[in-house]
Amino acid sequence: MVLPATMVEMWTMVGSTIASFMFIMAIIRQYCPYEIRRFMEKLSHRINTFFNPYIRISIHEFSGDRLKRSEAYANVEAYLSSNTSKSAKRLKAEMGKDSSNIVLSMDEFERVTDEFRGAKVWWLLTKTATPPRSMMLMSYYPEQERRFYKLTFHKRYREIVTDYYLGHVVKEGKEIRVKNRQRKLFTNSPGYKWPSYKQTMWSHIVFEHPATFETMALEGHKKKEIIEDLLTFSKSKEFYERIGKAWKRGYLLHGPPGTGKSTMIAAMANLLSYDVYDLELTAVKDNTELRKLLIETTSKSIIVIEDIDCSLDLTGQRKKMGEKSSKEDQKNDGFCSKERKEEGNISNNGNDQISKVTLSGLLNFIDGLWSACGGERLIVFTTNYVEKLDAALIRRGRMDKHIELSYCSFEGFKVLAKNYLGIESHQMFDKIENLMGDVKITPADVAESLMPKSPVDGPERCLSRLILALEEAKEEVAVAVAEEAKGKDEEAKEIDEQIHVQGDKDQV
Ligand SMILES: Nc1ncnc2c1ncn2[C@@H]1O[C@H](COP(=O)(O)OP(=O)(O)OP(=O)(O)O)[C@@H](O)[C@H]1O
Ligand SMILES: [Mg+2]
Repeated sequence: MVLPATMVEMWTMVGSTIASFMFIMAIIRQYCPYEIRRFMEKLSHRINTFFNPYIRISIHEFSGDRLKRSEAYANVEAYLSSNTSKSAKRLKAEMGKDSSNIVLSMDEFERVTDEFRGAKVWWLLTKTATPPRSMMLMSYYPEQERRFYKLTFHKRYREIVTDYYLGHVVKEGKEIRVKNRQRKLFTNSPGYKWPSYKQTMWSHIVFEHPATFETMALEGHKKKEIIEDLLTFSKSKEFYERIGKAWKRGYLLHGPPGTGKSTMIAAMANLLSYDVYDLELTAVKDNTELRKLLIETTSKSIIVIEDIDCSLDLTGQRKKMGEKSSKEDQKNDGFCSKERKEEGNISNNGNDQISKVTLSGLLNFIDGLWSACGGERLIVFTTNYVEKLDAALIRRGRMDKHIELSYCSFEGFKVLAKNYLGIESHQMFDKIENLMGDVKITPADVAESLMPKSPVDGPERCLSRLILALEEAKEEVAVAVAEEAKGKDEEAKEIDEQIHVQGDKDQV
């Protein structure tokens, strides 16, 4: 095809005009002072705003000091990932919950349309780059990208969008996030040195403990009571507001080692889909740090302090203040058999500094003014020695529900047999029931006996192993009782002899 001469001339002219325009723009950009450029930008922005009937709202990923990702941004992201993945043409794929599925969301510079009560809106995911203030700093602080969502809509929908649509997006986004989120297990353990830019005091991994109440060896009625208590708590936002109480609840789990206290915490977290904050009290420097840790916890979480009796010398502090504290007393009472023996582990915050957390600091942590921030939190203490704890620490209101986890009952054994061996009845069960009536055995010991140790281990072998363990324990108890009786006999004989000797002396 041959173009007419005039047409060719015209295109040549357009081409050269565009080239000249771009050249001039480049010159202006390079040599025009920054202030003038900024003024021109502002002016064009004002003119544009005056004639443009569309309103824009930006939702930035990070606001302020970049420390915390904005909640609003995360909610919009979740909302758009589920509502627009069908209409967007360029999508971003990420691993979702439990690494089992892929979650799609819109990619950068992608624009999607949404409709709400007749109002049409457009979402765009975009970003700006903030260059460092001077070229000198370029190598130290590379260009930072700031991503944000831009929501555009006609001004006649202003009310619908600002009053209803944004609320709808945040609410739906929040629900989607709860559904998709990977639960986390946080720790303040000093084993990990925090990078200086990271200001958070907790580090976390994905929480993947498989324990549930179903798999716990516990009497049915007790299990039901605890589950109902937990579920009622999680649905009681309005109730707590009405009665003027912070939305939190304290649980004290006590019982001998191996009776399922830690397992129950995991089951609680799984039941309610809460995060877990495992607080290592001995690693906390002082009460101020304890408060900071508390503020950084989020709602829908369980704050756990395991072996509270071992964490700090809480009763000791109270004693020192009041009566005189006898060191002998504490040594003899067997208090905190776990770590007290490992000298240096007590009240050592990992920096070779002694922890200055006090009982009053801990009491304030549980139900002081700061403890109300966030809401929907469980505080769980575990201990092997409930009777040694300060009464103020475990009074109702702080530790609202006390749960005793004790030795394995026959009912508990049946749950374990079903979990471990897949059987609900067996001829050996009667013998086990009889033996369990005579001796105390922890669920941990029962579980260990029932655990198949080789591919050929069937139910018979595992049950026989348990019977053997029970019989051994019974024998040990019998020996201990006999020795105690023997000791008492000898003691009585000694006293008799002493009386005899004394009588002889008196006669002389
Ligand atoms: N009630 C239970 N139901 C099911 N399994 C249990 C139960 N109690 C203990 N176990 C088993 O025993 C192991 C130890 O239990 P767990 O760590 O929960 O005990 P604990 O009470 O926290 O002990 P400690 O006081 O020493 O911390 C668990 O891995 C679990 O398999
Ligand atoms: Mg434990």
